[in-house]
Amino acid sequence: MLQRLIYSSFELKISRKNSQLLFNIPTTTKWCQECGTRLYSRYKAPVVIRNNYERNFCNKYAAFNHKIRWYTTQVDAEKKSEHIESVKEKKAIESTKKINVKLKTSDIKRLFSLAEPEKWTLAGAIGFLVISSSVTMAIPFSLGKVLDIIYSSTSDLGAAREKLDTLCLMLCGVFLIGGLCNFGRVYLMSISGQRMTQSLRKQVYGAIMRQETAWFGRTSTGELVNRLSADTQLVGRNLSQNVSDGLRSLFMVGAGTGMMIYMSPSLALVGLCVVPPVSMLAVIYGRFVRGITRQLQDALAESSELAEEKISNIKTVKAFSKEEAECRTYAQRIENLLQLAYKESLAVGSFYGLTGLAGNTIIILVLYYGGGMVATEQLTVGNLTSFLLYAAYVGISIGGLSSFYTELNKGLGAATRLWDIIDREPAIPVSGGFRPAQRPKGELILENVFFKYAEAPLLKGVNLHLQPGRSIALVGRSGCGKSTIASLILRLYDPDKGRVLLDGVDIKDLDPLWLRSHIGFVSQEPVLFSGTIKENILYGAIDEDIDNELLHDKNDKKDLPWLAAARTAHLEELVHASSNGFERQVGARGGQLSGGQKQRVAIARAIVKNPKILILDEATSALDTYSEYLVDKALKEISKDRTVLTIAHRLSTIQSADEVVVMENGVIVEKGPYQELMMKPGGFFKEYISHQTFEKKNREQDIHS
Ligand SMILES: Nc1ncnc2c1ncn2[C@@H]1O[C@H](COP(=O)(O)OP(=O)(O)OP(=O)(O)O)[C@@H](O)[C@H]1O
Repeated sequence: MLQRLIYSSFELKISRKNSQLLFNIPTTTKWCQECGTRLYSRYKAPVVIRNNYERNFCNKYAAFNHKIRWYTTQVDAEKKSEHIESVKEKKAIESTKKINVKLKTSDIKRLFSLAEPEKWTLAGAIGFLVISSSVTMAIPFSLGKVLDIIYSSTSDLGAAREKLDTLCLMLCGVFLIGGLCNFGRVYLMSISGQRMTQSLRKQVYGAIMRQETAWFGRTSTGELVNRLSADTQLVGRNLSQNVSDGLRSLFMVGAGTGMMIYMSPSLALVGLCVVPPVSMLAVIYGRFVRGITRQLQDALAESSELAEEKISNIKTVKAFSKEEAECRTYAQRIENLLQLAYKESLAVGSFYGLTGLAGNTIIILVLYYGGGMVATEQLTVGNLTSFLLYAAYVGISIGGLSSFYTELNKGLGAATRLWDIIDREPAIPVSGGFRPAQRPKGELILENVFFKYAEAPLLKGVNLHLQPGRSIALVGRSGCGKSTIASLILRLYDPDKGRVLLDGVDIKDLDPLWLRSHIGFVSQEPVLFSGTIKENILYGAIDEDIDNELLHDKNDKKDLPWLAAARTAHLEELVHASSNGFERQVGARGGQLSGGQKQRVAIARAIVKNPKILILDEATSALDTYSEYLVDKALKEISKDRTVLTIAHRLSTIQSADEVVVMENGVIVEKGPYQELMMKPGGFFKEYISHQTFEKKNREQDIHS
């Protein structure tokens, strides 16, 4: 029991740290044994338990005991040891994630290579920087000269006045030039920084879009959005503003030290003795900041993910009155962020406190020794004043250099996170491969296909033959892998073993762009994008059709494929109900349309490119009986010369297919025409249908009573 407790609490610890808890549970849907709460839906993988389930527990019962009891009854010893292995593996991954705090020359080179396209703008900015910094460095020297003129002017006041006027006039001119150059430096650096950020964003977004579907299952959306917005900005700012400030500080440290040595080498030695310890401190601090920046960015990503998921599904949150609970969960995440920010603030405070102290020490040392030198006439008052100002400039600029180093570390931390994405080669390419010249005939064969999402195998040798012009209804229990077969045909995933062939060619050899341009797909829960109905339909069109649409005469719209698709999907009623017609906005994720309306737009989107293969994942489930009848009729019509795979639960859909294929335990167990399968005594399909009919009757009785 003790072992079990430790094991379970170990689990809880992990789940608090990360947004997901990896756990291998073999069946698809689990229910809480105490209260009957659904733990996770079939779309949330059996291996992944998301935070909301934990929260369900937490809110309803004492989470700890409840959860421990649940796990201990569910998970047998074998699964436990398997899981401990996966925990170890996870820890190993975590440790590899640990930040390498040493600056690598290759990383720095790569970071600066991002500035290559902006080299001329940056060169201009650096030119301005040199001029404006030279002007700044002339101030202490001029001030010393002014003071010396004043002190030596007791004999000839008129001549001194004249010298002073000329010097001040010259200085005014020089300062004006300095001010203009400073403006030029900041302006040029800022615009090139913005341009670098945008170009980096394009690169990262492109790299994200290229990745295969499975990768998105492992990477959180919040993290990706964070990389795209915050990390790119950090890198862009680093290469512009930070570099500019760093160079300015470097220039001023160099020039200031030179001037100090020029004025008095022995005093310079005294003043600069604090530089080595401050530099060491800056290096240690920079490394620390680099580490904490990565942790901060990760924590920020976690909280953004939570917020994004909940805000975009606000209806569900409100329907369950979880506003307060959500605020609490978010506050918890933010609290983690705050703890890290406290650490960072402590480090920043200590560092700046110490460097400030070092700066003041320089001033006191210079005053002490310099005062003595003035008294013994080794140094003039003007020279001591100039020296003090140079010392102050050098002190401030060393501070500037160390913050440049810190920012460089932050920038490198952010850049490495971006390179992780940019350099990743997707397991399934976006395009490339064999592109047959003609349209496919549409013969699809799944040959001994094995597939798993995580450890538990899902498909265990599926053999399926889809012929052109015929429709197949794929049936089976919920979660048996029907939609997964659709994903494999679309090549969203590759099988672990076996092949998927289109007209005898392995789809791995085909160009995925070509393959998908011949497959129309309507998913079970279709997602529309914000925009108009027309834009959503055209989303499914190939580029050529979109060009035609743009060039087409407005008065002769009848032949346009998207209009034909809209008619087939019976969108007239929806379009006529709004004065905007096809220009009606659907809202974010199609939120302003009903479930059935969304499904019809999705059907139009799937058929607009006239695909040779149609995959309908219970495409008519959200329609009312009349619309379903109409859409079914239309789908039958458009199915004529196509290969159609319908993933079906409803009797009406199953009955209208040419052949029914039954899946059970990861394999195809039965196939044949509907009537034939219904006649088969003790058959899987017969049992499946009788179960459905029984359920339907029960429901009807419930309604009547
Ligand atoms: N992206 C994913 N990552 C991990 N597991 C997944 C993923 N998608 C689906 N699964 C799991 O794979 C199994 C099969 O899912 P699939 O959606 O193919 O089932 P289905 O037969 O279509 O179910 P239904 O009839 O309810 O739509 C389920 O247990 C599901 O939880």
